[in-house]
Amino acid sequence: MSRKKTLKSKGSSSSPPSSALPPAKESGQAGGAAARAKGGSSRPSPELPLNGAVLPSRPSLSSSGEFYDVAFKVMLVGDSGVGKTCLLVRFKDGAFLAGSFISTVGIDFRNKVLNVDAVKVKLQIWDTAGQERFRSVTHAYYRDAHALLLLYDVTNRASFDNIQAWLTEIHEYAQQDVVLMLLGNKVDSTQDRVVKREDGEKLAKEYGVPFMETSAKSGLNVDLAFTAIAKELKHRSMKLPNEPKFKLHDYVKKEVRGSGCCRS
Ligand SMILES: Nc1nc2c(ncn2[C@@H]2O[C@H](COP(=O)(O)OP(=O)(O)OP(=O)(O)O)[C@@H](O)[C@H]2O)c(=O)[nH]1
Ligand SMILES: [Mg+2]
Repeated sequence: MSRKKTLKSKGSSSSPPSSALPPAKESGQAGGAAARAKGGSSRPSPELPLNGAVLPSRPSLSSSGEFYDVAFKVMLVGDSGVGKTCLLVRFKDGAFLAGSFISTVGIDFRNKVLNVDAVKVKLQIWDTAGQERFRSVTHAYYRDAHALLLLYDVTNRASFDNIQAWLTEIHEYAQQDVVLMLLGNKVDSTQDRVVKREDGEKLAKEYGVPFMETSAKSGLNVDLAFTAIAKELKHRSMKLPNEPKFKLHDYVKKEVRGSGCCRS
């Protein structure tokens, strides 16, 4: 019998006053010195409410000049080095950050507007620092997140073993209804793989969260991960009367591609 574990959080609705926060930029950093991106300090955008999506009566203009109908915050979490920043850069810019590893300091964000069933969905994606010393910075951002992408590195067993600790932290700090997805990254590194796909699938099933393997290097399933999240959030916030219920698990199962077929 499967022992499905559910994640319940304290569901805090309190938050630092948004009005005290500076306007959101296209990308930025908070909680420490910039490691990768320049752009000064930034906190969560004041245009995003504490709970739930922004649903402007008419399309809003994002800081990049793109119109959007609805906006959500997505956070990338997981151990240092699992590829959170690379995943975000791949999604946002379609590029891979090769070369030496520059660990994120504090927290950083990028915006991207996606077209989901004719609705423009803006994702404000927060890239957290995996290093332990920045954990308190990350904690402060959980409660505003509508979705979390939790990553491990398939070439690093410890990063997989730490997933349970991350889930405990999510349970503690994130909203109860946060959309959560588990990602096993770096599947392009077939020679160095130490975590089998089945292990990831089993863990995800145990906790009742959708799962896929990704590669920031090849691009495998990167767009899919963010699109699936955007679809789920959009459907939750804009449920139309005759629209069939969107099922994130089913969508991911149907759309996910294995590392053998090299989608880029
Ligand atoms: N082969 C391979 N390497 C990757 C992939 N994603 C990231 N890397 C490499 O892994 C290292 C760490 O990547 P980052 O994206 O900086 O890791 P991070 O999770 O942001 O780390 P922190 O900022 O410290 O939390 C870098 O050297 C990347 O080039 C991937 O999909 N495949
Ligand atoms: Mg990083």
